[in-house]
Amino acid sequence: MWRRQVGALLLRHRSTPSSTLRHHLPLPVPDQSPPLASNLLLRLFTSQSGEGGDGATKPFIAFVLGGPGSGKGTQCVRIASDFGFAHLSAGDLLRSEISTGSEKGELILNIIKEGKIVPSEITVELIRKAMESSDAKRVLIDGFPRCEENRIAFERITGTEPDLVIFFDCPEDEMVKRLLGRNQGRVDDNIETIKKRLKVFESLNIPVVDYYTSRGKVHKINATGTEEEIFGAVHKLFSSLSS
Ligand SMILES: Nc1ncnc2c1ncn2[C@@H]1O[C@H](COP(=O)(O)OP(=O)(O)O)[C@@H](O)[C@H]1O
Ligand SMILES: Nc1ccn([C@@H]2O[C@H](COP(=O)(O)OP(=O)(O)O)[C@@H](O)[C@H]2O)c(=O)n1
Ligand SMILES: [Mg+2]
Repeated sequence: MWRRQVGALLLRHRSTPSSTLRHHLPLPVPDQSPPLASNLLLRLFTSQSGEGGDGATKPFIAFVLGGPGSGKGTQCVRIASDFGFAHLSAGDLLRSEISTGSEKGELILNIIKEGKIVPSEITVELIRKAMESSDAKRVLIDGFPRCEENRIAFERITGTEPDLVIFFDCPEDEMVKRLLGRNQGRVDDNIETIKKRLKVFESLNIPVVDYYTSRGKVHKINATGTEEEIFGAVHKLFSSLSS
């Protein structure tokens, strides 16, 4: 189920670097987290789940979370490039569906404009298909799960859990500044929608971070500072996984 040819337009494997990040949060997550659990280190980028029902090895899955503008995409590109991960962005998958002009795409567009969360079945299905069409052994899933419903749907539909969750912790004012300067022509990078996205992040995404924290899977990265500084912390984490 997890393999097939790389059709993966959206699985940006070994792409080129880009820019930077930051945050804070009322979380019981210690800053720059404790060393990863030893069982995680031992896995050395192999999946927790071993073989899937069809005999295929499941990839090592890292969920990449953080508020809008915290720098998830920017850092994912660099992780993909330096550590051989496929980069699968939930937002990009949704935007790609919009660009097909389908009815589903129109529904997604209206939800994104409002800063709300697209129904989980739609997003998980897009992620599942993208994973299925890739041979990647290590996958970053960027911007997912955005809420508990997303998380539960992913676990139910794919029958797997992430091996690692990275959380980019960035103050709101910094995220707003970055989003207003992103300049990618996105329908949701305007101040009204940004405010809604930040509310959704606090109320729906933070509980997911809390859940995985309680499962010992979260590694929190201070996402303030330059892109280089943040990647320094990210690099240290991934180097510790592969050493
Ligand atoms: N450390 C940083 N400092 C300043 N700007 C940054 C930093 N990291 C990323 N950016 C810029 O901020 C914007 C949002 O970054 P992005 O990676 O798209 O965040 P996210 O995927 O979390 O929304 C982009 O324009 C990006 O170039
Ligand atoms: N798991 C997800 C991811 C994104 N989305 C939608 O897509 C929008 C953009 O997501 P994104 O991950 O590209 O945004 P950034 O956090 O990267 O700025 C979100 O604000 C949601 O409306 C979603 O509904 N469910
Ligand atoms: Mg992004």
